[in-house]
Amino acid sequence: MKESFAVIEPVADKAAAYFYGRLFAENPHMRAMFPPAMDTQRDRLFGALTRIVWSLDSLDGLSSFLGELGRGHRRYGVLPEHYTTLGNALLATVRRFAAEVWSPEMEAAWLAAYTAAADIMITSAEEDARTSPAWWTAEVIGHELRAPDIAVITLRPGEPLPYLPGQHVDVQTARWPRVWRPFSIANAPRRDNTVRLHVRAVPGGWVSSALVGHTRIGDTVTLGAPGGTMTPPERGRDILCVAGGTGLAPLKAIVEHVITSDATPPRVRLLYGARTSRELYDLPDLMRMRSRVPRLEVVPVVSDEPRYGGERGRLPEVVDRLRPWAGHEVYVCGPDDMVEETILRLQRGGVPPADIHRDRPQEGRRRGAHCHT
Ligand SMILES: NC(=O)C1=CN([C@@H]2O[C@H](COP(=O)(O)OP(=O)(O)OC[C@H]3O[C@@H](n4cnc5c(N)ncnc54)[C@H](O)[C@@H]3O)[C@@H](O)[C@H]2O)C=CC1
Repeated sequence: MKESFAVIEPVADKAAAYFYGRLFAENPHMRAMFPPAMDTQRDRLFGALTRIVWSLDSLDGLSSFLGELGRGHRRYGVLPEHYTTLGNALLATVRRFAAEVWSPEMEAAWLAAYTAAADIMITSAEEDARTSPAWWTAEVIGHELRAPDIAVITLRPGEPLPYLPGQHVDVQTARWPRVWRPFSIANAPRRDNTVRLHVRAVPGGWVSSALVGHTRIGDTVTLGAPGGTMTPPERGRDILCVAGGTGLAPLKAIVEHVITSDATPPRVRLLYGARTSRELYDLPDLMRMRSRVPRLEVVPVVSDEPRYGGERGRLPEVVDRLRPWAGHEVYVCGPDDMVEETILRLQRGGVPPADIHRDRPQEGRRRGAHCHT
């Protein structure tokens, strides 16, 4: 499988276009299950396939990924029979694009792997359906524009939405049916069941622009099941959170959880970075939290404003400057490049990879494609 996939990867865009073209030509009714614009969808398909093919040797991680993928597909109305249809189109695609190396053994390997993967997805969706809705409708009960393109939005789901601090949910707006994007929940679970999202309207971002610019109190959005493994630590060690821009959202939920749970009283340091001080959209709220909790330290960091009076610089460099971090449980969230560089520097500074946590809301997507758009 890896050999044939290596041949397909360089022409991934063409292969994905062929796959969907064939799928919809043979099954026109399935087109309505997908979003109007297919570019993101293509990325997600190939991202997921890449992950599956290259982790065939480590089945444990793979089956939890597939389980989440299967549960996540419930909200699209995917039924077991759709897996057969999709499998046929997928096999036709790999056969065609890996024609130069194709063999009967490869055919058998792809078929067996696809069937096993589909089984895991179908079973996990069926198990999930026993206890959980396929999606949640939620009312917008708060919408604060904190900067021209950043909104903090409060939602009240119609039914309880169980999640762990640090997890994200897929969101669909009425403006763009069938277009779902992941957003991190920015608060620890509350008794009143409300959740907050921090959203920056990304240019060309369908859902983020709809949420920031075209959503009002009283509107309804649809949420998928929460997911993600960047959740609070069980060990009571000191914590470092490094948040870039709206990457603050999941870290705020984790911080809220940690400072309110009596079991673990570690020291928490939150480095909160933005390009300009005006974009530190949640600083007043964080400062209020900090004034109530002495073991919480909040360090605002600004990168693109030379006259800023506080900590200045790029987040990865500031993290380096404030070393040492070994012995801390570290959480990093923000733009991809910032996250990568911060992790690299932390590791060079002696923090073991197992102590560094990041979120991967769109594991299915290829690098460079926007999350939270
Ligand atoms: N669960 C998750 O994984 C979440 C991820 N995000 C991601 O966080 C990002 C937030 O974006 P914005 O608010 O627009 O952030 P931004 O572009 O305003 O930057 C925020 C901070 O990151 C730093 N930064 C940006 N690019 C950098 C780079 N290449 N190297 C080093 N530092 C860099 C900036 O200096 C600033 O301190 C988005 O990409 C979003 O997808 C946001 C929320 C949750």
